[in-house]
Amino acid sequence: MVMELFFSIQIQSLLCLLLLLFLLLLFAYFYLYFVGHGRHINIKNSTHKRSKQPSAAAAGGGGQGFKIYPILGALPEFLYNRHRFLEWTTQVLRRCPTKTSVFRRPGKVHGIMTANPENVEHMLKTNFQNYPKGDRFNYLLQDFLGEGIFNSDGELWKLQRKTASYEFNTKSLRNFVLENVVVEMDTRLLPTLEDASRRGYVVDLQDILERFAFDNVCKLAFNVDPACLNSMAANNATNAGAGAEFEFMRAFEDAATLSSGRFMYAFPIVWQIKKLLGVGSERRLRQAIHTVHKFADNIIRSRMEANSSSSSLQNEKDLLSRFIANEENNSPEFLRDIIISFILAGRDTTSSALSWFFWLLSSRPDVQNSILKELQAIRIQNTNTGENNNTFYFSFNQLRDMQYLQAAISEAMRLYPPVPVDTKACLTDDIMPDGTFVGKDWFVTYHTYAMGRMETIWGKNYDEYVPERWLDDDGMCCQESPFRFPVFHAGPRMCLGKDMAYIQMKSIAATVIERFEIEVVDGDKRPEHLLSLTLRMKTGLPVKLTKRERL
Ligand code: HEM
Repeated sequence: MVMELFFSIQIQSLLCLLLLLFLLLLFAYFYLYFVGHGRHINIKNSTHKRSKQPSAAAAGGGGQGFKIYPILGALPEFLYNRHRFLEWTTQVLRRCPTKTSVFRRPGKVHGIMTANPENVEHMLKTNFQNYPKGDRFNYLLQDFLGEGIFNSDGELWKLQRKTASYEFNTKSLRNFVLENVVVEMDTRLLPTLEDASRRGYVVDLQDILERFAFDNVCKLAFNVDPACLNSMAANNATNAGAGAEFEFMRAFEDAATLSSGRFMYAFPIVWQIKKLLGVGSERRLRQAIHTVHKFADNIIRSRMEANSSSSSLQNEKDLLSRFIANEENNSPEFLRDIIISFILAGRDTTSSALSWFFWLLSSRPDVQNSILKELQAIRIQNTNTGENNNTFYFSFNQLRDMQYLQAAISEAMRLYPPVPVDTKACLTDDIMPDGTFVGKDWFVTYHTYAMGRMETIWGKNYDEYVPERWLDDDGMCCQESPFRFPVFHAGPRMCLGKDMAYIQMKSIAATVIERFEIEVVDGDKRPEHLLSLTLRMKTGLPVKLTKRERL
C-alpha cells in the first residue's frame, strides 16, 4: 500500500514536471516571437501569380502589416490593442505601402484589411458579386435582423433594394422626413435645450441626438412616435416615461449592442455556448429581441388588417405602408425584418456624425462663425425672395444652399465616420488591384476610419479639421469619390439614406447653432469611442448651452 502510494506520487510529480516543462517551452517560443522574431506581414508583394496556399509574405508584403504568430495569428496583437482597435489598425495600414494587410485569426479564419481606394472600388463595385455580406455576417445578426436589407444578399436583398430605392427617391418621402424633423425640433429638441440653457444644466448631447434620431426613424419606418426625447425630459424630472414605446427603444438599443458584440468575441464558441445555455449576454439579447419583435409585430398586424378592410393605407407615407402596398413577398415576418433593418440603419448614424461634429466645432470658433455667416446670408436672401414664410425653420431649398455647413459636416465624418469599418466575405479566390491575394471565404474589411486619415488621400494636413478642403472656388461643396470616402458605402449597396441624412443633419445643426453657443465639458480632451456597429462616444458628450443673442 505504501509502495503504491509512493509510485502514485512519483507519477504525479513526473506529470507535473512534464507539464511545467511544456509550459516553459511554450512561453519561451512565444516570447521569442514577440521580442526577437516578431514577423510582420503586409502586401507590398504585388505578384499576380496566385498559389493555392499563398505564403504569409505573398499575401502581405513589405514587412509592415499585422504581426502574425503561428497558430494564434494576429490574436495576441488584437487582444493587446482591442481597446484601441481603430487607432492600432489605422497605424498598421498607414505604414503598409499599399495600405492593405493580411489579418489572421486563430484557426482557418483569414482576411484582409484595406484602406486602398482601388481595392475598395474593386470589392464594392467592379467585382461586387464576389463580395457579399456573407454567411458569417448573416449568421451573427440573423436573430435580430432576420432577412432584412441590412442582413441579406442575392435576390432577397435585390427585392428590398428595388422597392426602397424607388421610395427613397420620391418627393413625398423627402417631405415626410423634413416635416417630422421640424416637428421633433419644435416640440422636443429646442424645448429640451432651452430648458438646459435656462437652468445651466450639463446635458449629454449625444444621448439627445440619439433619441432624436430614434424618434425620427421610427416615424419614417412605421409612423410610430416612441417619444424618446420626451421621455428623457420626463425621466430627468420624475423618472416617468416607461411606456411600451420607451421599452421598445431600450430593447432595440440592447439588441443592437449585444448583437454587434458577437463580432468582438476572440472565440465565437463562447457566445454560441451562452446562447445554447440561455445565459449572460445571450439571455439578455433573446429578451431584447423578443420585446422588439412583439412591438413591431403588433403594429404590422394592425396595419395589415387596416389595409385589408379599407384603403386607408394610401394616405400613409411611412416605409411599412409602402412595402405593404408593394405586393411582392409581404409576410408579417418579412415586413418586420425590413422595418428593423431600416431603424438600425437610420438610428445611430446621424447622431454619431452630429455628436463628433459638435465636439469638433466646440474648439473651432472660426468654423462656427463661417456657418453663422452662411445662415445669416440665407435668412437675408429668404426675406428678399419670400422663399420661406416660416422664419423659424429652414426649407428644403435653403438646406440645399448650405454649402459650407455641408462641407463642415462631411469633414467631421471624414475624421469620425459613423460606420468606421465594414466587412464583406470573399466568394471565390481573387486578386485585389494592388496585388493582394484574397482567398475563398476570407473576410475583407475596408477601413473607412483609416482612409479618412491617410496622407495619400487627403494630403499633409490629413489630421486637421478643414471644412474648406471640400469647397471649390465658387464655394460649392464638392462630391468626393465614394471609393476614397466610403462613409456611405459605395456601388450597388450604397447607403439609401444619404440625402435624407444630410437633410436631417443640416437641419438640426443649423437650427441649434443659430440659437445656442455650445461648450463641451472638457472639450480639449478627445472623447473615447466605443466600438460597436457605429462610432459612439463612450461617456457621451456633456455640454453646456448658452442662448445666442438674436442674429
Ligand atoms: C450619417 C448618416 C449615415 C451614414 C454615415 C450611413 C452609412 C451607411 C453605410 C456605410 C452603409 C453600408 C452598410 C453595409 O451594408 O455594409 C449604409 C447602408 C444603408 N443605409 Fe445608411 N447611413 C446613414 C444614414 C442612413 C439613414 C438616415 C437611413 C434611412 C433610414 C439609411 C439607410 C440605409 C440602408 C437602408 C442601407 C442598406 C443599403 C443596402 O444594403 O442596400 N442610412 N449606410
